[in-house]
Amino acid sequence: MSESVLVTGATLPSGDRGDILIADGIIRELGGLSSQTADRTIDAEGLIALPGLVDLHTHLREPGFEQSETVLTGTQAAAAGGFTAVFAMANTLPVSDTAGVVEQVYSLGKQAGYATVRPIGAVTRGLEGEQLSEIGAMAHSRAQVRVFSDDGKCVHDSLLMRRALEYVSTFDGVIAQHAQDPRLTEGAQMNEGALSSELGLKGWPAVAEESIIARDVLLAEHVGARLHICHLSTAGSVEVIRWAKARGINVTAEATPHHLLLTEDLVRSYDARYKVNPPLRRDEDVHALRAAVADGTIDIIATDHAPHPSEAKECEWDSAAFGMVGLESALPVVQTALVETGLIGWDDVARLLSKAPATIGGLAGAGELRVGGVADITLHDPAASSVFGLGDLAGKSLNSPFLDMTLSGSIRYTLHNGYLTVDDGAVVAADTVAAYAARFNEGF
Ligand SMILES: NC(=O)N[C@@H](CC(=O)O)C(=O)O
Ligand SMILES: [Zn+2]
Ligand SMILES: [Zn+2]
Repeated sequence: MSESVLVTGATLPSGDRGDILIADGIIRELGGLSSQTADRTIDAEGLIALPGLVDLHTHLREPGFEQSETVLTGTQAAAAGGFTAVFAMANTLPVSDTAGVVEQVYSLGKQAGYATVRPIGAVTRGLEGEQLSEIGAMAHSRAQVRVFSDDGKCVHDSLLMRRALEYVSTFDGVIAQHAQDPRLTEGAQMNEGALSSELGLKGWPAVAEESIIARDVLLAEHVGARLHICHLSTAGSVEVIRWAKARGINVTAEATPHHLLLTEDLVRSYDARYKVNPPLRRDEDVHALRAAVADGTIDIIATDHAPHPSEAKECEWDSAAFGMVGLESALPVVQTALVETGLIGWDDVARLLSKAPATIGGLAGAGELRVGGVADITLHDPAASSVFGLGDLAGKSLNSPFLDMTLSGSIRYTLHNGYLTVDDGAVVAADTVAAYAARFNEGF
């Protein structure tokens, strides 16, 4: 089992080139030419070294929906995509609304060893939107929950939302809102507009998202709390966030890779791989989201990796589940949609997909490459270009909207706590990774 790794000739996000020496899970040297030898040397000529990616919005599905994904398979998908930390959404069964459930998810993540798993706690009991969950108990549990969300559902009751914001502000927690007015979207199947009329599918209007965001930024201002908005999907939502930030409101926002690349036109195929919540929108929305990522109005890119088994997707549009897998394709999509269009650089990628989500989620020390820091590193080949295929999916579910699309860039190596979880493009075997993780957890 190699304990030291020397990465040679990598390009850092700043554009500088240099070596990275890792020993016992820690970055010992960074930049320049190392004179050291190591148990394993990785030639990173032409590869970009990014701080390990951090996903603030992942559905790992365990406990309860293990036919879709487990903590093990979901973190294997994460590693394949260059992620070294994921925040696991609370819409499990039982719901992650108690210290017991979040500690279970946290422990499963530690055992698997592919990525740091930080559970997100439900805002309301059973995601039912009626009573607050055991927020304090989850925050003070071993799982150290800082992010709370009813994702999949909107916290619609204004008073409950206010109370939740007040509660988490006592320990610098954050509420991540899935902004969807339930009354305005009953039975909704796709973006509301000319195309939904043409296709005869019930529409999900932009205002159902924008009105909740507008209310919640005002609530966050009123109580002085921190608010995060999940998966922004419309040009109007961008305007509301821009207004809120200009006013000094403590709000952060995320966009998903799929909302940054795909439009509602794909729904014409009636292929339920394109069915997602919030729905794919118009070209104008995609452009507004891209501009908002480029100018900092949108703080992070998060995958909303939402695995579903084939029987939930290979059926009629109306009865299919909402959601797409996204961990494995996130970085190539970001490169394709934002880097190659000249909107952002690799230093921005490091911020949007690592440093900023780590900061929002309270993941201390993560999201940067620095001497003395934990060796969570992604080595990415930006020159690769390939057709995204089933072989690129490392999780349990295959519901990717990017299959058969040509995407730029490919993740070659992922290091978590200084050991390899992806080696030359292949996910390292579960028993090998678990053994590394056990040694790391004991402090080597
Ligand atoms: N995004 C989705 O379409 N689905 C998510 C829930 C969610 O993120 O709202 C899921 O859990 O399947
Ligand atoms: Zn959601
Ligand atoms: Zn989600």
